[in-house]
Amino acid sequence: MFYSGILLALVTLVFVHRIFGVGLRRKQSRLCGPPNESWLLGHEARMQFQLSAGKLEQEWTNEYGTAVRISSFAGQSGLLLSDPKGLQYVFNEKPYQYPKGGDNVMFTAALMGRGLGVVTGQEHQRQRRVLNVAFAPSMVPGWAVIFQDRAEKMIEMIRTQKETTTSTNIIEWSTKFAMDVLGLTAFRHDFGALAGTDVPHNRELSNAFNTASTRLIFVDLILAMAAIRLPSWIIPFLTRVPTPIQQALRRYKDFSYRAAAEVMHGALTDPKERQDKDVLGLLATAYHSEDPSQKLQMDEVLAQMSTFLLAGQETVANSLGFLMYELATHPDDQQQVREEVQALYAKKAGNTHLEPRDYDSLPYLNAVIKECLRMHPIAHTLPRRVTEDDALPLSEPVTLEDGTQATSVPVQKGDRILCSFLAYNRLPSVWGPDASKWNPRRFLDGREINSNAGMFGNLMSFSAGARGCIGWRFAVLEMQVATALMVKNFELSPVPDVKVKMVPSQFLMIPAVDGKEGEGAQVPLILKNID
Ligand code: HEM
Repeated sequence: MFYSGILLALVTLVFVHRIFGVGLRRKQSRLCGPPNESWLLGHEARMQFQLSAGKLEQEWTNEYGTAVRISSFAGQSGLLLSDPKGLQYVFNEKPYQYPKGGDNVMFTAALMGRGLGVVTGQEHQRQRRVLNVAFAPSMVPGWAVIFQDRAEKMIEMIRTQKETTTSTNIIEWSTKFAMDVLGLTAFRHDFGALAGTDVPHNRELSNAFNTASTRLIFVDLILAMAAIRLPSWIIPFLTRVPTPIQQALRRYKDFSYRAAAEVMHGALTDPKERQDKDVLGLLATAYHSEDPSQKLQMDEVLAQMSTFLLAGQETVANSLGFLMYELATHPDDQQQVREEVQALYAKKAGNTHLEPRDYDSLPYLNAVIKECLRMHPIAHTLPRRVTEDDALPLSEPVTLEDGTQATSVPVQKGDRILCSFLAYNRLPSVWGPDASKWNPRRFLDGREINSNAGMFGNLMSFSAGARGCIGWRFAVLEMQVATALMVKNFELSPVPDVKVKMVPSQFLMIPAVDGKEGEGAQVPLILKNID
């Protein structure tokens, strides 16, 4: 009854807004695309409820091209985009003219508050200016020591746990590893997750993600529809509707704000603690700043901790999970990485503390990392909103309904663009005829990659432009260190009859076991010690 009332009210609001707002506009219909099945839900429900993340988007791209007409909620036009030039235009050239979709803002705001991942325009530029310093290339060498120390701890703990179990859930350890390194490097705080300390905040984060991937209900779709179609001031009200997902997101946010207040207390009160250029030092300095272009309010400061723990923990932990699974199922690639790492350690003659440039010098290690990010982009599809009528340039012509070809796509204010990074990352025109298959050698065999989109390896996995991933260097080094130590210490093989797949979790994906998607993220592998 409660949900029916909300549902009716929101649908009515959207309908009224559509009629008096943007309703009687010309519709963008000349592009080809799948037939619409529902005026109310368009293709959104099918995409949200699919069992494999990004699969439909990829199928439609294969069938109709890199710019596909789709339908969004309540008759709204939508564009599914994977074209390299089109994505460059949206993310690099006009990031604020194409802000995040209202549904994405609703989801992330409920989780993280007014942090870097949520705010837009000048507010975003101000926060990004403050925080960019902590992720500059000059900071990278300082991270390596912490990453190695924590990766060694992870290996030690896995070895101990392995004595009593037949398989190891990689996600359990990659999550703890990612949390501890983030705590130490960004906030000078040891969460002690690898050492076995119970971190309730961490539990809430997994719970929020798992709830988002398994408890989506119809009302969540209606909320998403309202967030996309109604003015943005309504979003805070929508996040108060107590669906299981909204409740789990809010609980995570409350936990992380409390943890942030505790962790940040010292730096906020003691000027000496503000001297370092890490996230903690920069946030505390910005809070005390009197320069409006550098000033952050307390809620913005607290929001950054949940932002970084969310953006920098699950992403790395799940990417590492996918990578370990790929190495387990491609033993030749695993062996090649191992030989590279062993040769490097032999050259270093027992000096186990490697420099970032040592990891960069291992071609096969870096090729498997890129290939994993290509095949499994954790943010597989990002929604964007059109704020002005415009035309998106395309690098690949698309065939229109009347059979003619177009090299640009007109978009109108209010349209929705779903940017499929998964489809882009697998375009044969960019990556070659084997684009849909795992093949790390593509990065080494001298072939041309026909795109310069993205921040790393021509991939869109870290997005691009002013809102691209601030932590991409951090993530790549983390993956280099953890992968090198895992293959040096263990032979990884899959558990018989267990298949890991990409399961959607709102705009992200998690690695989950086929048939056990409801159990959330897990990558069980058999590990054999290498002495
Ligand atoms: C493999 C690991 C990672 C992947 C695949 C990844 C991917 C992404 C993507 C696709 C975005 C754009 C999201 C959007 O526009 O909606 C993003 C943004 C962001 N990432 Fe990452 N990320 C990773 C690791 C990290 C790490 C380690 C950190 C921090 C230490 C981090 C911090 C952030 C932040 C704060 C943003 C928001 C940036 C902004 O809006 O200005 N990420 N990331």
